[in-house]
Amino acid sequence: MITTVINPARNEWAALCRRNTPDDADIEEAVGRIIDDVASRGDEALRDMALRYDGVKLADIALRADEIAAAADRVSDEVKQAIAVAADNIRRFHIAQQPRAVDLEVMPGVRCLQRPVAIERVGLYIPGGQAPLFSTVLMLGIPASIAGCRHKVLCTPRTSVSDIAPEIIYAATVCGIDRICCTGGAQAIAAMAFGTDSVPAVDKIFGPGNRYVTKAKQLLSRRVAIDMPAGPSEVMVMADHTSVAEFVAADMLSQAEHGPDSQAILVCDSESTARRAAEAIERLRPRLSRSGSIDRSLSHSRAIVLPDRSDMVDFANTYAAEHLIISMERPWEIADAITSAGSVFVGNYSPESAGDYASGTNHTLPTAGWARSMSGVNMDSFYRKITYQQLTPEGLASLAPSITAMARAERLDAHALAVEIRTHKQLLEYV
Ligand SMILES: NC(=O)c1ccc[n+]([C@@H]2O[C@H](COP(=O)([O-])OP(=O)(O)OC[C@H]3O[C@@H](n4cnc5c(N)ncnc54)[C@H](O)[C@@H]3O)[C@@H](O)[C@H]2O)c1
Ligand SMILES: N[C@H](CO)Cc1c[nH]c[nH+]1
Ligand SMILES: [Zn+2]
Repeated sequence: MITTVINPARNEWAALCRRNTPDDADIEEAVGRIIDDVASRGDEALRDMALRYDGVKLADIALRADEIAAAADRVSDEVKQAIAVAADNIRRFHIAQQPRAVDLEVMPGVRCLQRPVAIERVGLYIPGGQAPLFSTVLMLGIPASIAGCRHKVLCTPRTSVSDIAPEIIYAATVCGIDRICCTGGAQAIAAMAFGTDSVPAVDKIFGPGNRYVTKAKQLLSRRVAIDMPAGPSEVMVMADHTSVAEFVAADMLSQAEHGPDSQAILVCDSESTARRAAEAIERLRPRLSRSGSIDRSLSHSRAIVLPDRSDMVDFANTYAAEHLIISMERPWEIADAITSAGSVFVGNYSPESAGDYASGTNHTLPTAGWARSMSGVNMDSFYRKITYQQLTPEGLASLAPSITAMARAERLDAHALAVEIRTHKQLLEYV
């Protein structure tokens, strides 16, 4: 049974919103060593770590063209069809988000532009430890293709339990990904940051992963851009008397199965809603295969009872969940009041699984409270925005008094001179 906390005081909320984080300093130290090793020994370090952490002897790190081409035959027609439907929705929703250029004459003779320019080299990490998340290939590869990123590198681990899933390779070809490297964990992130003989260096690294992957992205963000910390999955379900206990339970179990450090939180208006959901979890749990992950994840999951709807909203905003499901009366009233969440699922028929796979929204989302300040992967993530300006002689003349006054007030007279030398003819003659 998950622990239930009834009407906690506001000063107890911070503790209840804490994620299940084992000693971060230990992980940081271990990942720091992995990064240093990859920086100095490149592919050799990747091979050693594949053996140490994944139990595999790697010969070639990059897949050959014939291995990539052969994968399609190993994917069932049913999965290919499913990928086509999901890819279509993801493509449509991301095309609709494409950033537009801005071109504005802010005052006569002063023209300002902003143009989105695709990042040239992107690295896409696809988790493969607990499960081969080929859906993540679509979530990263499709927007990268739409943006026009020139070089796309995909890294995913080969493990002793499974080779690279053919679905991962097939999904990569659907997205036009040109290089697939069999390396996972923190070492894969380091390889994409520094470059090795087999793994090209990239300008920005995207993708979710476990604590090692996420810590490596954070540590390496001093050297290479990253999307955001997208670590162990988490879901918060907000429920009241209109929710369906089995739906709530299935949604919580669906994230608990991602791994032992995933978290599923229920926020509800009454003890009876909490009890119905907890009983449904107990009824459904025996049907599921990943009982190890589920049991450990549920051991640090909880139900919070807050009878007041506005307290429920405040608690949800304090937790800032990666995924927030609203199974409540007038769900949009709640959704409109949410200010911190990665992705929101509105109403009883919007399970998180829809967004995980096929509704069209992106499932690479900020975890551990980062939704307070960061967005999930979206089209903007794949661009830089370059600004331009062009001033006519008249435009510069009319702006000159403002520029020179500000420059002088900052005691930077060369800045003022750069304007005056253009606008005062006698100044140029004097030089
Ligand atoms: N936030 C998101 O958007 C999002 C999306 C999908 C998945 N996820 C999360 O991604 C994670 C995937 O994790 P995973 O483990 O299945 O796959 P993974 O690919 O992230 O990590 C597997 C790798 O971790 C490394 N590793 C394992 N144990 C290690 C150790 N003791 N020391 C150093 N390295 C070690 C290994 O090299 C292995 O290849 C899950 O936690 C899931 O919840 C998050
Ligand atoms: N729930 C994950 C995001 O945290 C995404 C995913 C992929 N496959 C299934 N689920
Ligand atoms: Zn999921």
